[in-house]
Amino acid sequence: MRKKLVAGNWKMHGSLAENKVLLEALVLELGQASTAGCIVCAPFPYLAQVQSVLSGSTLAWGAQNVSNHAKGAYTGEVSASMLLDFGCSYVIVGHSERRALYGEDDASVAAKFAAAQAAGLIPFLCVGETLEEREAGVTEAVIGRQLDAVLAVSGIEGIGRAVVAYEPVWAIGTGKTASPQQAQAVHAFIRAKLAVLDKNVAASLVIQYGGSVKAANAAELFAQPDIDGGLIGGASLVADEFIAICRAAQG
Ligand SMILES: O=C(CO)COP(=O)(O)O
Repeated sequence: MRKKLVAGNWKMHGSLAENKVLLEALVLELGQASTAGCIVCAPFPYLAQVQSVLSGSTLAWGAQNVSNHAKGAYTGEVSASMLLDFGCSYVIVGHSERRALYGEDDASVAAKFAAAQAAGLIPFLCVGETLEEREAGVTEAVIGRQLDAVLAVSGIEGIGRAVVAYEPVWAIGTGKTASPQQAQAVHAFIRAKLAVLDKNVAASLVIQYGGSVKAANAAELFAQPDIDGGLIGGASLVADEFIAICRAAQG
């Protein structure tokens, strides 16, 4: 049985004061042994604060981006080993906002994925199609290409040590969630594609759904056979919403 994982992607939100209230609520409500599987991905400057509040709880944490380089003259970049210094277990790579707004292509996403794993982090590999791509009927081709870029560098073995997050770009921050059936169809496609390479990896891979997940729709999405939790944006900033979504993943 795959364990469901729910991760909050705070994006560029938060302040020391706001984070303290949110994190303390999460520890109080979710930080018990029985409620593992909840992760917070915070902006870099707040990782020390997240580490200090979440240490000793069952909540894990991570970052939203990482350099493809291990160290060196790369002004403004943050390496995977730096994230480990702040207790991160996870890092998001290939989020559609980074692909669309910061020019990250499939090759750079694959390089970041490999750098994260080389240091011991678990990547959340985000894949997903735009509305134009969906309407043009190329959803599977786009996601296949995004997966192939990572497979070419890290192999199916690398994918087996990661989490995949299917995030249709048209559903992110729009309030337009993919229907459970639409999401399930893509999740099943991802699992079937990877099963051709390794049945065991495909069967045990956690594939999250992301895009306007809320407390109100989480249970229905997570009930789909190939949806193993979620990557949550806006709703992860609201303690009651995120707590309810984490509970929905626990069944
Ligand atoms: O991009 C997302 C998570 O990475 C989803 O964002 P929203 O939940 O705000 O739609």
